[in-house]
This record gives sequence, C-alpha cells and structure tokens, in this order.
Amino acid sequence: MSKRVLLVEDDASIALVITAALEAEGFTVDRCDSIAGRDRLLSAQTYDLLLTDVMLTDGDGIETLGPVREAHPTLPIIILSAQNTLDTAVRASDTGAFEYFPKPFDLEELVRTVTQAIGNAGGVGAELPQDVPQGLPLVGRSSAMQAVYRMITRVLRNDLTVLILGESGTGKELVAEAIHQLGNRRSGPFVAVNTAAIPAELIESELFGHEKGAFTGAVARSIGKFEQASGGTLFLDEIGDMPMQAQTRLLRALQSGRIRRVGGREEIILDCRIVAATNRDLLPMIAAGTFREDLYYRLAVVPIELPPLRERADDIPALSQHFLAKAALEGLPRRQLTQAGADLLSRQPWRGNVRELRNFVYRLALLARDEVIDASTIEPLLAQEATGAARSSESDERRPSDLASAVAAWLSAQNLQPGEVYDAALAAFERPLFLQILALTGGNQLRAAQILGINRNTLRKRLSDLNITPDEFASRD
Ligand SMILES: Nc1ncnc2c1ncn2[C@@H]1O[C@H](COP(=O)(O)OP(=O)(O)OP(=O)(O)O)[C@@H](O)[C@H]1O
Repeated sequence: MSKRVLLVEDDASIALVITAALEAEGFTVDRCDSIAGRDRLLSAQTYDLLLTDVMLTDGDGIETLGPVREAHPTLPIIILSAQNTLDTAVRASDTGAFEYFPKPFDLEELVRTVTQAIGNAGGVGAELPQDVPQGLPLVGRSSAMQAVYRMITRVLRNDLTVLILGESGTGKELVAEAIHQLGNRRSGPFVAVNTAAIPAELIESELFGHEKGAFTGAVARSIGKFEQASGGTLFLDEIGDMPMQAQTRLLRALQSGRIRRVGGREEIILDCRIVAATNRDLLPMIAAGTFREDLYYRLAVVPIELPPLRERADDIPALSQHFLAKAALEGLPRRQLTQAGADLLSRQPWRGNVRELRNFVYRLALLARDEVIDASTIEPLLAQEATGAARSSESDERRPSDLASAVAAWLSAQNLQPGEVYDAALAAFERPLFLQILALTGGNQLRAAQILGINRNTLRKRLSDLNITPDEFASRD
C-alpha cells in the first residue's frame, strides 16, 4: 500500500510542486493549508509522515506541534520554513522533527528525505530537551548560513566532536557557544582555550593541569582546561597552531578518553564535549607534516564550515543592523542605517569577516554626525580603512591584525588628553598581558617574569602600580 503524507502548506504553488514530486515517487498526498485542517485530518486518518510549513494563517506550525507529537509519537515530521534563522532550525529540531528545510529548498533532497524518514519512522524524537534558550546570537539567513544551522541542529542531541573551519572573524567561537548553549551539556561550563596564545611549553599543563612540583614554578596543583570543562564543553580554538608535541598529547587524551596531569599519576576520565576550530587549511598542513592526520580525523567527526562574509553578502544588512542595535545597548548613540548605506556595506570585501564589519559599524555609530547613516557617511570612513589596511598589509598580508583593530577600538573609546596616550596605551596592554601570564603560572611571579623575559622586581613593581594581586591566581584545591 502506498505511504500517506500529510502536507500542511498555505502557499498553493509550493504545495502543488511538492505534491507532484511526492506522487511521482508513489506517495499518496493529502493537503491542507491550516493548523485546524491539519488536526482534523490527523484525527480522521493515519499518516506515515507530516510535512508542515511554519507560518500558517491560523498560527505557528512548530509551536502547535506538541499535542501532535503526543498523539502520534512515531510520526516523522519534516518542517519547511521561510523563517530561516537558527532559532527556527532549533525549534524544529526540538519538536523531534526529522528534518528542517529552509525555503527555497531542493525538491529532490526533500523527496529523498521523506523517503528516508518514512523508512526510519519510530526512531526519532527521543530525549529532546525542553528548555532551549531563546534569543540566539547568530544573525544571518543566507543559504550559506542555513547549511551551518542545519549542521548545528544535528549535533545538539549528541556529544560528537565538532571541528569548525573558517577564516578569522567568521563566527567560529559564536557557533561553538551556540552548540554548547543549545546542546545536552548546556548546564555545564563552556571553557574556551586559545591554543595559539599559550606558550608552547605551557600547553600541556594548561590543558591537562599539573601537580605541585611537576616543573620549576609549579608551586601548587593546577587544574587543566579539560577538567575545568567537566560536564560541559571544551572549545579548543586555533587548533591549527598547536605545537606537534601538544598535538600528540591531545590525540592520546581523545583516543583514551583519559588524561593525566603533568607530573601526576592519577588517570582522570574525560567528561566534556570537544569543539575545535581553526582558520588554517589543515589539509596542506597534514601533507607538510605539521598537523597530525590522525588528530584531524579525531576532531573532524562533524566538520562545520563557516563561509567568509563576502560569500554571504545577503547577511550584511541584517548583521549591520544587529551591531548598531548592540552598540546602542552598550551606550553608543542610536543610529539608523539607510538602504543605500546597507547596500554600500554589502559591496565591501570584509576580509576580516564579521569581526571587521562589527568593528566598522561600532566606529560608524561612534563617529557619524547624524542619526541617519547613509552611504555618504560611510564612504569617508571606508576610504580611511582602505588606507589603514594598505599600510598594515605591508607587514601582514595573510590576515588583518586583530591587535590593530583592538587598538583602534580602544583609542576611539578613550577620552585621552594630548600627552597621555602612550602611557595609557602601555598600561592598557600590560594589564591583560600580566593577567594572562599570571593565570598560566597560577600566580607564580618568578615563573611569570621568566616567561615575560623581564626582571622579577620590575614585574612586582608593575603589578603593584597596576593594582594586580598575584595571589588571586594561586590554585585553590
Ligand atoms: N552570525 C553572526 N551573528 C552575529 N555576530 C557574529 C556572527 N558571526 C560573528 N559574529 C561576531 O563577530 C565577531 C567575531 O566572531 P568570532 O570571534 O566567533 O570569530 P572567529 O571565527 O572565532 O574568529 P577567530 O578565528 O579570529 O578566532 C564576534 O564579535 C562575534 O560575536
């Protein structure tokens, strides 16, 4: 007997196309255009699959699915939506829907998925969390981002290791956070480690921790990031910049599911999800022998590729509005962007991706004279950027310097008088630098001074000038 599909779709032409495609594959299709119609048909007839739109004349096709799931727990559901946000994708997957199809969709893929879902009926919808947070941070509805959202929803109900790939500033950390916040481990901690920012000799102790006396300067036991992330997610950023020896240790930890603190004997069982990210192209690095192939396959169980912003220019207006709104919330003047302004921003290459766009929009909010930001306000600032970029590309052609944009953002946020800038800037840089190194050494000033390459007394004096108390960094366990 042919399988029966219920199609809930209020757009007659889309319904016609789907019906024809499914009937051509031998399915029987009943169609209605409202939630009321759906519920009527579901109580009158047994279906093998429900295919539903979200925005229907009498309500939201996802919100009203609860009772449907209860009455028909094994009925596979596929959601079609023109509301192509991560929020919709996640709401869809939380209902236990088999798949989420953003519109416009590929008809052949839809038919394939319907066939597959009917074959798998009964196996979906189990153990879905109820309290998914709203207001997700990812902005953008381009088709490139749809693919990302679909991948995200596929890893939320499992602990598979995820490798996020993409140029600098494309939102890799944000995606890692979204996976944590929406996934099974959201009640645990999200611990991010930038493996490129840790001196090579400290990576192992940073990741796995160390016992007291494990090396000169290890004055107290320290808990590593793996243990800190217990019950939650460990985000290993810039994984492509990890030294070889640390790669080997990491691989061993992932393979065995256990770690040992440096200088320690006790084996500690890993209990965290691993999400790694890199802006490097790892395959040539594997070929060149600088990245371990076996580690790559361990990490890239689910690869998620974030497209550069220039390949999703459709998202630029929404992102710009989002950053203007954020800037206003953070106390910058409230601004409005005209269509011509948004179009001009959409045509820029944004080599530093979303991060560069965000910094630019913040500068616009700060510097624009009028409330309304038009193309004419943007052009001079773009010209300034281009000169700055040309100058900095002489020293670094590979990627825009994050430090340069941080300095620019810091400068524009200060209200410094002439004569104060140099000292204020050095102090502003020294503080996070010292905090970082003291955190690494667990507050050990001698070791911190060695790493920094400065005299211990100089360090002590600077710490006191900056009101930093190293004792606060000592491990307490
Ligand atoms: N889709 C998005 N919606 C809203 N904000 C975004 C989006 N993508 C990136 N951002 C913002 O852009 C900035 C850069 O993002 P993020 O730090 O996640 O990039 P990254 O790819 O991890 O960069 P890097 O490789 O340099 O570490 C952050 O402020 C982030 O909040």
